[in-house]
Amino acid sequence: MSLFEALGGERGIRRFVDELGRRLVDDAELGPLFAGVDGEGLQRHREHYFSAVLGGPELYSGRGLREAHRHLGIDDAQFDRFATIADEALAAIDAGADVVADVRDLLSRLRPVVVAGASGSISRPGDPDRLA
Ligand code: HEM
Repeated sequence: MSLFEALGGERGIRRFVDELGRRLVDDAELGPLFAGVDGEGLQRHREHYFSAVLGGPELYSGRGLREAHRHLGIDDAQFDRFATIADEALAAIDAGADVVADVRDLLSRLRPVVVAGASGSISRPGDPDRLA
């Protein structure tokens, strides 16, 4: 079973992304980063992104993750906060322990792509940061 299916398919991804997006916007530390961002467009891109990288049918047509985050200057502490909030969003949709572990693993592989100035790359063809 793909991670997409384990998360509950399209509906599960939508619930996860809804919970994630709401928590991020409400967060005292990270919320300000989303001021002025088209929230609906971002949520759609997040849905398509997670569907595409987790084995679902959607195609992702947004920017590559490195390009999408470069101007934000995200640091490691902000990335850690994002990962904690993602855990909370998964708990809110009652995701199983296996799914939580796999999503954590995916996010940790994306850290060098999202954190500004981080060295390291996972840009082998087919890796999640190449989806564009
Ligand atoms: C591995 C973790 C992450 C994933 C999978 C992810 C996913 C995405 C995706 C798919 C987009 C849309 C790109 C587009 O529309 O072209 C996006 C944009 C964005 N992300 Fe992330 N993101 C991650 C980490 C973070 C972190 C840690 C932060 C802040 C602390 C963040 C803040 C933002 C913001 C503010 C935008 C909108 C940028 C803009 O439109 O100007 N993201 N992210």
